[in-house]
Amino acid sequence: MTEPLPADLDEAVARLAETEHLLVALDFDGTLAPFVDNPDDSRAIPAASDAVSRLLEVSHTTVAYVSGRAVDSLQRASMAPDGVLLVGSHGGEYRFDGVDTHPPLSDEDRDRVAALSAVLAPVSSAHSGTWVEAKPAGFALHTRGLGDAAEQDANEHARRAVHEAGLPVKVRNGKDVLEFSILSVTKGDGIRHLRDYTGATAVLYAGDDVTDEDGFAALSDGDLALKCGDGETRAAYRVGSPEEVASVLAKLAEARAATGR
Ligand SMILES: O=P(O)(O)OC[C@H]1O[C@H](O[C@H]2O[C@H](CO)[C@@H](O)[C@H](O)[C@H]2O)[C@H](O)[C@@H](O)[C@@H]1O
Repeated sequence: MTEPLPADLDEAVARLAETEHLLVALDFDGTLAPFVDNPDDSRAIPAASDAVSRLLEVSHTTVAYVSGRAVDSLQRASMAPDGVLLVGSHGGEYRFDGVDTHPPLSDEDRDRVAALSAVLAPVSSAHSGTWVEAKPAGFALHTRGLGDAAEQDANEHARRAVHEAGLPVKVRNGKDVLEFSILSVTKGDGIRHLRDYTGATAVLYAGDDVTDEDGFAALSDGDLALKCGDGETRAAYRVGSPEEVASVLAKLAEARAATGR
């Protein structure tokens, strides 16, 4: 038996379970995995991994992880079982059924990534406690553990330095992270691509951060948008923690299996 859900969410999950081909698309950090200081140490909570395994056993059901992480980092941290489709770099990288599609970076793009690195490295050195995570098409300036004022200082410095360098990049705010990418794709692009690739007739997307709002915006009637945690959202449903996300996934797996698939 699974944990009871609020009545409206329970009904929405039951409706979703009836669709012909279901896509369950899930953000990783903050949604399946609690935040930790070192991104390499992130792991999905066991209840979430169990629920994903149960969903993968149901026919006409696809599970995907949609993350801001580089796809290699997402694969390592999530320990995604075979069959889970991966979208990394906020929609800039795909790993579907063992086939990688990396951002098609031109020589000019590579020069821009190198220039971005050269701008952000001294910014990070100037702000103790920050560090820079490299991704194929950009960088994340991490500020976890800094106080609000120090975080704001570091972020303002980074934004200013990138602006003054005249680099055309997309800037994204996340939880204790500020991201700079030469790609302008979003998680919404990732969800649209997943929908086309799988032929899904309905989608659940769950996420906790500002960048997940792009994913929610790519949903339509018959889909289910689930926000995890606090903050403004366009999602119709909200839960408080990865544990509660796992309960929704478990309920969905149970309801979907009960449809006879
Ligand atoms: O889209 P997501 O799967 O939510 O990824 C967003 C970013 O997640 C990682 O950073 C966040 O999680 C870290 C581990 O808990 C934490 O230390 C950090 O403060 C968070 O911002 C990842 O490192 C980033 O590359 C992702 O973009």
